[in-house]
Formats: sequence, structure tokens, C-alpha cells
Amino acid sequence: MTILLGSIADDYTGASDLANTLTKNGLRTVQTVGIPDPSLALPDVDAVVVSLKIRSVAAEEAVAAALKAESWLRGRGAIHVLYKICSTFDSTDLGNIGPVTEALLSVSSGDIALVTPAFPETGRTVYLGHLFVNGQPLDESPLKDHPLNPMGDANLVRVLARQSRNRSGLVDLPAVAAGTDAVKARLGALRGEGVAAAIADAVFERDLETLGRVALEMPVSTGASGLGLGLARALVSSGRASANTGANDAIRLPVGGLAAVLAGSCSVATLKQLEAAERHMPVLRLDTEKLLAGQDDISAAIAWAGERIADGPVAIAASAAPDVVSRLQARYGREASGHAIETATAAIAGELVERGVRRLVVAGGETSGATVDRLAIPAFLIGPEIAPGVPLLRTIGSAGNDMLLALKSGNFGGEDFFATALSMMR
Ligand SMILES: Nc1ncnc2c1ncn2[C@@H]1O[C@H](COP(=O)(O)OP(=O)(O)OP(=O)(O)O)[C@@H](O)[C@H]1O
Ligand SMILES: O=C(O)[C@@H](O)C(=O)CO
Repeated sequence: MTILLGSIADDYTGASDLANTLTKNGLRTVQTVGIPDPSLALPDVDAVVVSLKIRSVAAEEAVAAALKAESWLRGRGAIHVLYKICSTFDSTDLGNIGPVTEALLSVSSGDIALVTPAFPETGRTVYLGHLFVNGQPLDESPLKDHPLNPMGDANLVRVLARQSRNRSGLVDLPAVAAGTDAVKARLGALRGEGVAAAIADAVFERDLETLGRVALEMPVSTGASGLGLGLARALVSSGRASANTGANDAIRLPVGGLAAVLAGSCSVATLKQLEAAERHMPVLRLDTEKLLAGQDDISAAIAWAGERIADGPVAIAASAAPDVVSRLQARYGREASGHAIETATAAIAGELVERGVRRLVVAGGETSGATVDRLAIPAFLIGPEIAPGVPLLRTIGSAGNDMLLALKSGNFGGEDFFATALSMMR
């Protein structure tokens, strides 16, 4: 298998978001969970997105995992490696967007990388280095209350500088709007100032097309699905990839089995989607206090599902509003409560699959990562889009137990997302 584009995604929902964008923009794409075992038969593709679960881990650990994935991707021919980060730049001052970008540069022939989380289709735009989420500055958006990495600064040049060894810089919108030569000139100037990672403004898809064309001439870039769109379109328009629009036929084969939704995201979007789901399916709200106190809420959840699931899909959610999350975190710590809840939702997923669930919707990146690991799924084919940033996925290499999944990034999808996703799974 020879590929053109390799990507390392810092979480699993982000990986499926990017795989969806690459597929929609003409690249045959597969999503792997970690570096695949050599025995796993992957289809012929133009792009591989390696999903890692490194968004919230220590920078050294993230760098080590990303470098292994990079080496695997380059070994398969990748001419460019994109580090897929969140479109809301989820990270902390000790975060790894800067360190991973610098490490990827150090093992390639590059000395500067474009960095942009812009993804206009989902309302993420970057102007003068500031990230806007549906028109609100990042630090005024719901991301200010994120359970794991509250975002308190919309100025990404500053955020990136705090994480990085080298200086950060800005390729501003006037340069991007002026086209590829102006972007290259700006990068040249920044390079001279010792900048290794340059935040790039982008408001419209045409800006991302310009950035994609420039990035493709460099070995490494960092960004969200918008930059993926730019790279995919640049590969197709330059004739290096031929535009593929058909989905892999295997995605259309029904899997049957029972269906469920699991939610661990506490985003405003997910909370609204759960409220909407309550109007047409049974929804169990987990008692997270009990879970954290070590009392067994998992068996109760499985028993609850067992009584209802033969009649139709059920949903189980740990998700809660910011004040509830803060209370729990104040008592048990941010990381410990997040980890304990992810472990519980993943254990519930494991039990549900044991009991015949084959169609599963998961909300939340960390939650999806823990669930997919628990289910030991090696890779996914990418199916049709359910909502911007969320494709239907079909497992590869699950030895006759194929499943359909949707891994929904916390902030993505309309209010009826769960019903729409389930209606597309047969
Ligand atoms: N009631 C709760 N109290 C505290 N933490 C919770 C609660 N419910 C879920 N969590 C934790 O909050 C975190 C949510 O992160 P997750 O990545 O799953 O969602 P998200 O950040 O909204 O999604 P994405 O990363 O795709 O944007 C997880 O670690 C989860 O275990
Ligand atoms: O870029 C995004 O917003 C998503 O793909 C994601 O990474 C959320 O976890």
C-alpha cells in the first residue's frame, strides 16, 4: 500500500472528522486505531488517519507516540504528514500541539509548519491569530468550561508560544487572501525570525485551499479538518490523486444487531442532543457521584438497558452541565474524574456489545477513545456523512463481528443528531 497523505490525529473523533473531510474531498481514506498490526488487511487508499489518544497526555508521551506514527506513515510513502488537532485548539499551557509540531519538523526536512484549526463548515474561523467558535471568541465560547482543557485565551499565537520551545508567528488574512506566493513570502520572513510554527488565519474555504497548496510543498502541517480539506483539494487539483467520490461498497452492508448511544461529552451541543433524544428514546443519566465514590452504577446501567434495548435503541449518558462537572472535579480532581467516567462508559459499551449491540453512537473524543480501545477495534472504513465532521464508520478487522459506529466530537451535530445517526445504521 502506498499512500499520499498521512495524518496523526490526537483523538479518535477528530480522526473520523478528518477522514470524513478527506473522503468528501476526493481521497480514499481509512482510519486506523493506533499503528495497525501488519496482519491487518487495509484497502488501497490515498490517505491514512492514525487515531491516537494523546490530546490530554503529557507532551513527552504525545511526542513519542506521534513520532512512531509518523515513521509508519512515511514508511508507507506519505509525502505530507498532518497533525490533526481539535478545531477549538483544545490543549493547555503544558499541551502538546507545539511540542508535537516541533518534533514532527525535527524528523522531516522541514523547518516551519503552518498551524490552523479553522474549519468554517462548523463555524471555526481564525482572524489575526484569534480563534472564533460560531462567531464567539474562543475564551467566551462554551469551550471556556471544557471539563479537561478549559480554553481561556483566543489568541492562538500566544497559546502556541506557551507550549513551544521555538517562537510562534502569524500568517495573517491579507497574506492568505493574496495567495500562495504571499503566504510563502510571509513564511520566509517568519523562518528568518526563528519561528517554527505559524498560526495561519482562515475564514473561508478558499483560504484553506491556498494554505493546503502551500502546506503540500512542505513536509508537515498541523490543523483541523479545514486544513485537511485544503490538502485533499491540493492533491486532487495537482493530479497527484484522482478524485474518488464513491464510498467503499462494504460500508453499505447491514450489520443488524442492537443499537445504543453512549455520551460522555459535556458540551452544550451534546447536552441539547440528549434532551432531544429523551423525547423519542429511553435515556439513562448515570449517577456520576456514585461512580466516583466507587459504587457500582455500571451493572445497574446494564440491567436498565437490558430491560429496554430489545424494543429499540437506548442512550446512556454521564454528560452533565458545567456546575455539576465543577463540583465533581473539585471533590475528585479533573483528571481522576474524567478518567473514571471514561472507564465506566467504556465498560458499559463493552457489556452492551457482549449483549449484541452492533450499532453504536458515542459522543465525546475521550469517551470515544476509551470505548474504541475497550472494544479493540483496529480500523474503520469511512461511510456517508451524518453531520458536518461526523461520518458513519464501519469496523475493519473485527473478525465477523462488524459494527457500525459514529464517533461524535462533543461540539458537533444538530439537536437531532442521535436519531439521524441511528437511522443511518442498519
Ligand atoms: N458528569 C461528569 N462530571 C465530570 N466529568 C465528566 C462527566 N461526564 C463526563 N465527564 C468527562 O468529561 C470528559 C469529556 O471529554 P470528551 O472528550 O469525551 O468530550 P468532549 O471534549 O465534549 O468531546 P471532543 O473532545 O470530541 O470535543 C471525559 O473525560 C468524561 O469522562
Ligand atoms: O476538530 C474538531 O473539532 C473535532 O474533530 C475534534 O477533534 C473534537 O474532538
